[in-house]
Amino acid sequence: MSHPRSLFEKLWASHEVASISEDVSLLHIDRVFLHERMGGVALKALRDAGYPVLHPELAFVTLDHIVDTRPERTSCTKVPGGEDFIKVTREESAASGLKLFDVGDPDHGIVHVISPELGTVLPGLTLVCPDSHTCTQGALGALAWGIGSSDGEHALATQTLRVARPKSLRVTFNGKLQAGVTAKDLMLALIARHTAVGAQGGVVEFCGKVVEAMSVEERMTLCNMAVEFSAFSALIAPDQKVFDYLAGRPYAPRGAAWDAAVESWRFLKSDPGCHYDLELSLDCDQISPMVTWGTSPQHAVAVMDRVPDPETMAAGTSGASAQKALAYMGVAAGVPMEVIPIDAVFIGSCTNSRLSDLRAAARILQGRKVAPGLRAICVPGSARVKRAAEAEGLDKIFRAAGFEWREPGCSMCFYAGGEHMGEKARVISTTNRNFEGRQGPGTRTHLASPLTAAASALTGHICDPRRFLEGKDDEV
Ligand SMILES: CC(C)[C@H](C(=O)O)[C@@H](O)C(=O)O
Ligand code: SF4
Repeated sequence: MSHPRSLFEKLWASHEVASISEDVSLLHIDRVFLHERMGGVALKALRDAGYPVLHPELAFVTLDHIVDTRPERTSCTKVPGGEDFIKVTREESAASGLKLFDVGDPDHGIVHVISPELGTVLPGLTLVCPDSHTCTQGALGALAWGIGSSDGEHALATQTLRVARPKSLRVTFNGKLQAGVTAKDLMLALIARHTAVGAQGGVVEFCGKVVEAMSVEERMTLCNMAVEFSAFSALIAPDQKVFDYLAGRPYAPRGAAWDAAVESWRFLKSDPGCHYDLELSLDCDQISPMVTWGTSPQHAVAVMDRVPDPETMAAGTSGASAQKALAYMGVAAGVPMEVIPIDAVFIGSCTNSRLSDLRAAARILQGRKVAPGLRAICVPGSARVKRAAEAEGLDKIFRAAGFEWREPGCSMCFYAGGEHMGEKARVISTTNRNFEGRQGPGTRTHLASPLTAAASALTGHICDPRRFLEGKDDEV
């Protein structure tokens, strides 16, 4: 009998076209997804070099990173020079015969939100995209990872890529989540404990009772944050929830092909006793809603805790870098997180802009108003999410609370020269990165879940969402 294999080993082996050296293989790439920041340029370079896209029907393009998300969408982008990226992406997608989900398309949105929605990613596939959060899509049981532009060209021209075999890790989330604690909080807790380099460039498989109990959308949040843990990618063994989620999606197989696909997907799980290079586990019963105080996702504490003292900080954060983070963030060691006032709230991004995220925030916002003077923005991750949210009246709840209700896109998740909340503005944000300048020059980002962001919007300072959940059922 062959040795027990992990899901990662199975996916690797089933896509290996050739072994190039002990550590490097040529892998078959099943899907390529592109966006306008990198995709148009890659397509043009390829065409200029005289190579056609080998399988245009297996490559997809969206406009998400720099498109204008303001409700009236009066420009195509607010990023200076951004029109050129958009123009070349439109021209090159057409020239190469690739499906482009343009602004206004009913399936338009952030790449990692629309790919699962459309079923362009499926269990057992390999998928690449020139974007670091491609790992999000591993939540469906695909090996999906971010690549550079030249690898993008290679994948488009040959449907293969040379890949150095990453290490494998298993992260087991044990126990049961308390009410008000989400996938986002788990990842901040994991990264705070094991540092932002904890995954050491490996492929993380998320396992355990907590993951099994999660919805597919929550699993996407887990996998999305894996790159902030320095993972090559993340994976979750697909189960019936994933199959139900994918059934009937536009690019998912149908009829007999669907039945055969589901049968084959049932084998996509790790064998008992298989090998991982590293194993970590987290007992989730005691995890609280988390929020970051500094400029790395590892700078996270429970929302009812205090800003930590650099002198007594956990492994991986030197006193000097913590002091620098405190200075940038304009917060002092020892201050309770909950007294820190905020200027703005951003609910969106490929981490937390799906329907379940917007429902969670709306549950807290319903019938209430954001604190006076606070700027609050909600950016649904895709046109589908936006329509579904509007169909159940979530837009009305957000608007009545004082939120801007926007068009889909990356928006103020990252600053590329366009819109931002302002120098030194303090933002609580459902995004995944809080580096210096990430959301704008001097802008201060506190990462949190949609629940925590919504609760903070109401009080005007960082706030434990459980204050607003008491007496409500705990189905968040
Ligand atoms: C612009 C893009 C290449 C970048 C990424 O790779 O992740 C962006 O999406 C981000 O989140 O920083
Ligand atoms: S939403 Fe943010 S993190 Fe996600 S792809 Fe866009 S810029 Fe990157």
